[in-house]
Amino acid sequence: MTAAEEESVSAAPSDTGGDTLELRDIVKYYPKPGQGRIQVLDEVDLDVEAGAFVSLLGPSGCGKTTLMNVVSGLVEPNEGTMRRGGRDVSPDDLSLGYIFQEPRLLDWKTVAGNIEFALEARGVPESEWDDRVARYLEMVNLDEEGDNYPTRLSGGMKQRVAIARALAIEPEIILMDEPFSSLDEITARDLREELLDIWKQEQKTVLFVTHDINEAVFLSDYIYMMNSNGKMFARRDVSIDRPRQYDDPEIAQREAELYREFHEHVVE
Ligand SMILES: Nc1ncnc2c1ncn2[C@@H]1O[C@H](COP(=O)(O)OP(=O)(O)OP(=O)(O)O)[C@@H](O)[C@H]1O
Repeated sequence: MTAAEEESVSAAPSDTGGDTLELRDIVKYYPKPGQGRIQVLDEVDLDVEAGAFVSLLGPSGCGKTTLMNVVSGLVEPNEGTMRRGGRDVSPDDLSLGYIFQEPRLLDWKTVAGNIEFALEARGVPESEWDDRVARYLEMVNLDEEGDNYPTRLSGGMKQRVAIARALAIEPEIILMDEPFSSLDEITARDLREELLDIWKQEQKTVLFVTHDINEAVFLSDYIYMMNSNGKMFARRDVSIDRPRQYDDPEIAQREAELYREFHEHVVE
């Protein structure tokens, strides 16, 4: 995806914020050489409640990214609807920020410059840039790094910049596609905790893609489970008090329960 395409995934919010975003009967086919087409999403329903932390969990290649891209508008579904507050909505009606597995920073711009680039693309007045850059870099504990270049940062720091950049445009919904999967587990745990602090403080809605059951249980209010045929076979509440601890036996128990369900539906 080009920078221009990335920028295009966010747009001015409509007046439907505060309601659940409802995807219904989403179907997506991709062309496959020699085989006509393959179905990646099979009549998928998804409810993203305002203010919730929602995860899409499933094995590699099951269609999680495709579904997230339907929300962002990067993928057009063959069938299905997206509704909010009783009305049809398109991705252009949503206020979205996107965080990817790779930070996708511009190496020739400073950390602050990367954030300003996103602000400019969203039409945020230049008079607000300094405040936004300072506020969101501080939020991800990088307030000293604004003048540094991404090439001088660790992987975890780069991902923090990507988070700050997404937050700085002040989106209502943050789409996160396996944002911690390329990091070491120690850094990933730190960032998950920071993300939850920010999510709570800023009252954002998060739609989070992962294939890591432990990560989904640790982070989520509820989890959608997809199988490798592109079907959403369950929605499960996590129902564990926050703040959560990695060594809480309830987390391990919930993880084991979800794993068993996957085994029944995926590993047949
Ligand atoms: N543009 C495309 N054209 C053709 N096939 C595609 C395209 N994008 C994805 N696919 C295929 O669709 C299927 C679902 O891909 P998708 O990236 O949505 O899955 P995923 O669950 O996010 O996988 P992962 O966890 O590995 O990122 C895969 O078989 C993939 O190869």
